Amino acid sequence: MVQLIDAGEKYGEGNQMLIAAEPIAAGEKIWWCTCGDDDYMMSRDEILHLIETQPHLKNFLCWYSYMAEDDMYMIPRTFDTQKNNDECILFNHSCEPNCGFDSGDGNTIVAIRPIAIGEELTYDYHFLETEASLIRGLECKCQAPTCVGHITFDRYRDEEFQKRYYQYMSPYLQSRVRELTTKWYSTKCFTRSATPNKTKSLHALEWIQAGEVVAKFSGSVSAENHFIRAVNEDEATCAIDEHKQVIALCDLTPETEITLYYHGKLL
Ligand SMILES: C[S@@+](CC[C@H](N)C(=O)[O-])C[C@H]1O[C@@H](n2cnc3c(N)ncnc32)[C@H](O)[C@@H]1O
Repeated sequence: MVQLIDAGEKYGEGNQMLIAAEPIAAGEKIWWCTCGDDDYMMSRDEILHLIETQPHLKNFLCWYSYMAEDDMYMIPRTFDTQKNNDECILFNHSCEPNCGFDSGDGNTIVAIRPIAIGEELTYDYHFLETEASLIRGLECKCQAPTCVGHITFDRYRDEEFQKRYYQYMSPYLQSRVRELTTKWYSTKCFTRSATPNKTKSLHALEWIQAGEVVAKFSGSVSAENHFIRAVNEDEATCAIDEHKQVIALCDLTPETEITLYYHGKLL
């Protein structure tokens, strides 16, 4: 059903692409991924450390990892030999994708619409990744008329995108969409779970200016169900206002932890 071919110049260095070897009907299952069976899960910090110590692995780790949970990236178990073990990882991104993940089973790739023989098989990388993606900012070469340009990995926040594609997102991205109804984190933040006790914390992904809103909560949000750590008053980098908006108290450089001074319940 699927054939791996040379993409020529289309994607630059990553010159492989998958095409339909036969006509595929809308809804048809195309690929059963084995990723996750015994692949590695690594945090962003662990991957960045690996890249620092083994720079030749950079492209492989950035291209072929994907987000499975907050701050947890699935890495092919064969990463040290720079070989893929599952072709699901070779689907290229398109802003007008013809494939997505099966909503009942995040490990199956299905056709969103009928696909003609010879057509390239693509999914939208926004189905798999958030702003903390290791390829954030990639210049998109999909050539679709509606191409977004640079891939920012924040499209899961867009209501039109959700309506159209929620059912094709990975289970992780679906959980991030549902989470938006009670808590919102700025696109400039990421969750870190690689703390010594494995609790989650929120950090600046890029420069955040004093006065910027970095998070907003609604409903009953307490210290137990969000990732902003409580600290002493003089250590807090942010403050929360009467609208449950978390605001930067000073300019925050990348990696700075978003912290608050509060007592148990947020408001
Ligand atoms: C998971 S790999 C996809 C397969 C890749 N083409 C290859 O030859 O191994 C992801 C990488 O492919 C390239 N890629 C995929 N879709 C792209 C797109 N729409 N625009 C630019 N580069 C893309 C980028 O280098 C990206 O990091």
